[in-house]
Amino acid sequence: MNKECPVQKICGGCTRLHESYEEQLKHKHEELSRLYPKYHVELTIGMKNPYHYRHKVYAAFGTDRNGRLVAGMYAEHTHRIVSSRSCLIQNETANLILEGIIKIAEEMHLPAYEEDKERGVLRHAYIRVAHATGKAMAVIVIGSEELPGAKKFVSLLTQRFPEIETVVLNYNRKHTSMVLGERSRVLYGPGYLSDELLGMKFHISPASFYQVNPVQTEVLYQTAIDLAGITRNDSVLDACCGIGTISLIAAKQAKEVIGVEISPEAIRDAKHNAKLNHITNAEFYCDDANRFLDRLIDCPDVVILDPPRSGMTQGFMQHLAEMKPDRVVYISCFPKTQARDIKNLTCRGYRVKKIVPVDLFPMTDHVETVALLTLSAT
Ligand SMILES: C[S@@+](CC[C@H](N)C(=O)[O-])C[C@H]1O[C@@H](n2cnc3c(N)ncnc32)[C@H](O)[C@@H]1O
Repeated sequence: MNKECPVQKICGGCTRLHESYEEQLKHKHEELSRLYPKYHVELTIGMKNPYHYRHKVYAAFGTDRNGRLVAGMYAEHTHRIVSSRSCLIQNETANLILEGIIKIAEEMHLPAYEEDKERGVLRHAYIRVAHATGKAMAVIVIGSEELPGAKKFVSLLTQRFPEIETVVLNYNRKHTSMVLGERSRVLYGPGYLSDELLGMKFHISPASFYQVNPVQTEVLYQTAIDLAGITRNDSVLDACCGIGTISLIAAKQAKEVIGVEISPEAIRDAKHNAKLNHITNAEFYCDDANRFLDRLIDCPDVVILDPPRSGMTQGFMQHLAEMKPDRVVYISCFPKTQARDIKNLTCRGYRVKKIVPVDLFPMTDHVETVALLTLSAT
């Protein structure tokens, strides 16, 4: 029997909460099998405990009918804010910190920012909790020029939540659905969160991508690395490498690794993370991965792709097939674009060797899928 969520129907996030976890895993497997009728899809790798797995939590600030400050997620297709206090999939420490932020804001009479009227202060809060240490990063996004009483705010927050490693203030005055603005100021701590995955250390800046479910991220990465079959003779290209997580784990068993990523913050983290883990055979470039193949002199043996939901451009997939790397490992959170891109490779001589779904998003429709394609018949 699944746990019950009081706001499930309003928030619209946990679309599969009505099913047992076994049914959810089966459903995801069936959906992928339908998408790939010609190939065998492995069973979905699920979690032991599929609750409170989201280590990254966003909340928007608003004002309720009684004029009280509220923070939470937007109700589906609206701008109405639903409290996420009892969310079943968010990390519980993140939920508590969020509640603490609302309480402090109330005590300090800090109002929510009203985008249409361009007045008020608090716009969003974003909390990330490290899997390895339980430490947290709190990012307060404001629409005003400054956070009034910033020192007191931070002092109360860090006194009440000693697990907070860093507090960052982010300025976002734009009319936008993006949470983070371009400018940030560190109010407390180093300005990044430290975490560990598969025995390696990572620093994560507020604007850098980092998977939301760290338990299953380790499973996802290990699956991808195992499928890639990387040896000391292999050169690896990690396209859309984020803060260098997969690149650096791969570098431990490869000859050399090149990571490419479009976000300057993430690339800065990746270079820093290489030093942190004493990895000397990985290089990182800030560029559009779709253009980056032109810059490569030699064809890598292994290419790992982990693009956003939009997938890669068809020009990139064609260029990749022409370069002929021995193995391509394609990780994706959006099966449709992954299937489109994989078809582009199979039309050009690649064979699908394995498709493994890994459930990073229990209770929802979403799933990560790792596919291995090779040129060789065996
Ligand atoms: C799904 S995330 C994967 C990141 C990383 N592999 C990981 O596991 O943490 C996709 C990444 O692609 C980056 N990205 C988006 N478009 C890109 C592009 N055109 N070229 C390079 N990187 C891109 C994003 O900034 C993000 O870091």
